[in-house]
Amino acid sequence: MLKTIVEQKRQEVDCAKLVQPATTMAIQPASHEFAKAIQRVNWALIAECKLASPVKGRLCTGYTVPELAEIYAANGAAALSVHTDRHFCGHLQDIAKVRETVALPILRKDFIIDPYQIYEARAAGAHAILLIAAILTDEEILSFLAVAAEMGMDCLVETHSREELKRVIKTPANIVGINNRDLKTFTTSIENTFDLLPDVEPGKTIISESGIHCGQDALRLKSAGVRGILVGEGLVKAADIACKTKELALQQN
Ligand SMILES: O=P(O)(O)OC[C@@H](O)[C@@H](O)c1c[nH]c2ccccc12
Repeated sequence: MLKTIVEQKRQEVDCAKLVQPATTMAIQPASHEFAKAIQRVNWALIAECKLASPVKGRLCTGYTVPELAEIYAANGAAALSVHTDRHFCGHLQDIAKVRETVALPILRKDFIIDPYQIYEARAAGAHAILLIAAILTDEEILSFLAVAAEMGMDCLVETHSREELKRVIKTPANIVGINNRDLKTFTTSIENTFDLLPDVEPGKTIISESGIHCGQDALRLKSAGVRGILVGEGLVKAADIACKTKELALQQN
């Protein structure tokens, strides 16, 4: 599935470049709002606006993306992740809609394979992007980090395996994600974070991603030295989203 999504993404990006070349975009640099929001606290919830997933279909029907963002912002999230890939029912325009609604920094959640998408993200108002080590070469990671940095943007560089973590640790990436979801099988286990954590070098900010559902998971991760979590499904499928946001965001102890 990952391979198919990436192939489709290449075609989408090629089309988008024809419609609006990067040189015609109005770009104002960010000032690392995303990294600051995460690094200034000892526990950060990055709350994800995720309406659907390619495996599970529709996850959330009662709310729009900006409505979710508003609930997250009012209940303690440090930053937001907004899906812009259509397999997740996301659109690039969702970023602008969220920006009009809330002041929290926004990560563009997509399959970034071309610098064009980083310009597009910034033009839409995103402060950060996700870079997935599994679909990028070391050279691409380095050059995409540099493109983002030029625009004052931050990168969450996602790893899933020990091998990917080793590759990413060697780069200047300072926010490193450990994805608990295997993007090949789509199964999740938060034990993946505990397994890989000893290989992380001091100075890197670690975010545990996916499959996190309750305050207990959050507390275990925080106690192990993780700085924050990226949560989608656990929030959007909760009976009371505001209450679940508080449960996952408030781990000050
Ligand atoms: O809904 P979850 O299990 O809380 O996961 C959120 C987020 O980590 C997940 O959407 C994600 C992380 N990395 C990705 C890469 C591609 C697609 C999706 C993702």
